[in-house]
Amino acid sequence: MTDVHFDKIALIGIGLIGSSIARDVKDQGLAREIVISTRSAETLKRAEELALGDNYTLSAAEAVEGADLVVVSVPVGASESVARQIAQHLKPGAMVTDVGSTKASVIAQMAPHMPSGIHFIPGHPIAGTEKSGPDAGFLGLFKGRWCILTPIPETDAGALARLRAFWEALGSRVDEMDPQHHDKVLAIVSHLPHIIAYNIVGTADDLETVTESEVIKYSASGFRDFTRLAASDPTMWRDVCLHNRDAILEMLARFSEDLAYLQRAIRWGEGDKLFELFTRTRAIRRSIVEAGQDVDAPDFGRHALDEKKS
Ligand SMILES: NC(=O)C1=CN([C@@H]2O[C@H](COP(=O)(O)OP(=O)(O)OC[C@H]3O[C@@H](n4cnc5c(N)ncnc54)[C@H](O)[C@@H]3O)[C@@H](O)[C@H]2O)C=CC1
Ligand SMILES: O=C(O)C(=O)Cc1ccc(O)cc1
Repeated sequence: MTDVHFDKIALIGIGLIGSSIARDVKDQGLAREIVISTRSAETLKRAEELALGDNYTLSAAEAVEGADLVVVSVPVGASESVARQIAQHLKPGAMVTDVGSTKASVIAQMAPHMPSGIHFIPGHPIAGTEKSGPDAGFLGLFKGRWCILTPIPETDAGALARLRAFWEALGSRVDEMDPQHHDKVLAIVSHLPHIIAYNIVGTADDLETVTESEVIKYSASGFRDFTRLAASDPTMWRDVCLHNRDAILEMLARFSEDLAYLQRAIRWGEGDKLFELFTRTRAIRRSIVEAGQDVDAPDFGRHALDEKKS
């Protein structure tokens, strides 16, 4: 069995994701010591008030001294800056990972700074909410959710097994994927939905014929679902758009073509085309529910516990 216990874990960035990791690590006793570092003094103070770790510092370099595992949970555009700050302070043999929503760009930003002997393994938990900051995190966020690891050619098999076991201890199911493939898949399943949500809520907000109070008053579930996504952190999503540019533009081009098809079918009253598409998409939703990936279901995450038991 791979040991998932670490002597010292350094968490760089303590927002929704970093603080959820802190809560799980603490709950499960996966580290003798948790050190937390973040850029703003205010956030660091809040992390301390919430007792998310054992030690706190504004210096990422100081935080990683002697750490066996370093988890970087900052907006993807800040990856290079963090890599530069920590590189010369890492303990030989330490493992460095991240949780960023894009992978090729994070690798390009961080890998060149990693000294030899450091195990750098990028990762991405497919779990989160529209909220941000240390108060938004919670115990069990990763339970039953996928975590994708995107090893690089230098990745050592033993270190990879240890990181996989770490995420499994947090209740995740782990997949490995090529970084470029990850970026394409996430562009369609996560990045585009957020961009579409930002766009539709922006459009509604811009309509001169509809007042803001009507948008709020009549926001039935359809629009409401979009407003949740469109409330996501602006810094994080600006960075995702800028750092997964090519894959997002490719998917947006496909999306626009398909939207034109739908627009045409509506204009020409082609009900059969609309019916065929809506039937196909309904089946996708059913597959998601059957695969146990419907996070809104009351028993979501249960299968992860069932798997552990068996
Ligand atoms: N929010 C979500 O649902 C998910 C987010 N992610 C990824 O996780 C990462 C973190 O996201 P969240 O925790 O949601 O963000 P957040 O906004 O809640 O927290 C970000 C943290 O990074 C710190 N930070 C920002 N810039 C920094 C810098 N230059 N140097 C050091 N620290 C810095 C902030 O002080 C804060 O502690 C992002 O890369 C995001 O793409 C991954 C999965 C889900
Ligand atoms: O809140 C939601 O619906 C999300 O989609 C959360 C999320 C945001 C970004 C990621 O990289 C992964 C998950």
